[in-house]
Amino acid sequence: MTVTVSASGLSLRYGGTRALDEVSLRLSRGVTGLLGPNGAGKTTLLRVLATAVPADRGAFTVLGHDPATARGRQELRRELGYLPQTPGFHPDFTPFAFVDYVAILKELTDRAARHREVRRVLDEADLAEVRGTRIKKLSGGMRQRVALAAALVGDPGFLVLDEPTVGLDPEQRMRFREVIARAGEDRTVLLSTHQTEDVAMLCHRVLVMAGGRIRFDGTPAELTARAAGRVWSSTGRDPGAKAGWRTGAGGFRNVGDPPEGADLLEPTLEDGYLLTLDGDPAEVTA
Ligand SMILES: Nc1ncnc2c1ncn2[C@@H]1O[C@H](COP(=O)(O)OP(=O)(O)OP(=O)(O)O)[C@@H](O)[C@H]1O
Repeated sequence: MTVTVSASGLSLRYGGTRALDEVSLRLSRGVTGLLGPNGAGKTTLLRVLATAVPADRGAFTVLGHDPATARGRQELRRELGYLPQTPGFHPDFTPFAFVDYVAILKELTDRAARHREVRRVLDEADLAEVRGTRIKKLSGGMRQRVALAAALVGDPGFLVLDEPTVGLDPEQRMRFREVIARAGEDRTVLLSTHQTEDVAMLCHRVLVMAGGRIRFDGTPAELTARAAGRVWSSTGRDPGAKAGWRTGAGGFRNVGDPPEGADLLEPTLEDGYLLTLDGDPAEVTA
C-alpha cells in the first residue's frame, strides 16, 4: 500500500497540557477513523496535519509535500480539504455561493471552470437540489454536507474531517457516510469521530488516541478482536468488570476479564475500543 501521509514524533503542548505526545503514523488511500475520548488530542492532530497550527516537534509529509518549507506548505494546502469541528458559513449564503467563495479562496480564478467545479462538488455531496436555497433554511445534515462540499473543492488528495457526523440523525448519518465512502475511494481521508459505528461502517483502518498518544493502529476487525472472549452478560452489575452498562433488555453488558462460566457475548468495535482505552499505553499495534 502506498503511503500518502507520514508523520513522526509530532508533539505539541498547550501550557502544561501535552495535546500531542510523540505521534507517529502512516496513512494510505481510503478512510482512516480516529477515535478517542474528549481531550485525547484528535482535533489537535488534525489541525497540525492541516497546517492550521505548527507542532512543537516532529515532522510530517502529505503526498510528498513537506510543510517545513514555505513552498511545501503551499503545495500541501493545495492538496488539502479540511472540514473543521465547527465550520462557519454565512447563513444568508446559498450552498452555491458559499462553495463558490471557498473556490475563489482556493485560487480557482477562471469563473466558468470554477462554477463547473462548484456544481461538481455539490453533486458529489448530494446537494444539487438545494444549491440555491439559503443555508439557514437547510437541516443540520445538509449544512454538514455543504461544509464537506467546500472541503472537496479542487479535488484534494487529502481530506481531514473533524467529527463531521456529530449531531446528525441516523438517516442523515447514513447519507453522509455514503458521501465520505465515495470520497475515500481515491483519496486519503482522516476522519475524527466519537461514533464507533462510523468506523465500523466506513473505515479500512482505525487509530485510537488517548492522552495525546496513539494507543491503537490497525483494522476495525483487529480492534473488535481485542474484545474476543472479554465481553459477557450478567443479571446484576459485575464488580469485576472494567466497564459495564445496563442494556435495554434489563441485564448488564460487561467488558474486561470475565469470571468462570460467564455468558460470553459477540464483541463489537466499541467493546474493543473501551478495552484499548483501559489497556497498556505501550501496546500500540494490533
Ligand atoms: N487552544 C488551546 N489552548 C489550550 N489547551 C488546548 C487548546 N486546544 C486544545 N487544548 C487541550 O489539548 C488537549 C487536546 O485537545 P483536543 O481538542 O485536541 O482533543 P480532542 O480529542 O479533539 O477532544 P474532543 O473529542 O473533545 O473534541 C485537551 O486537554 C485540550 O483541553
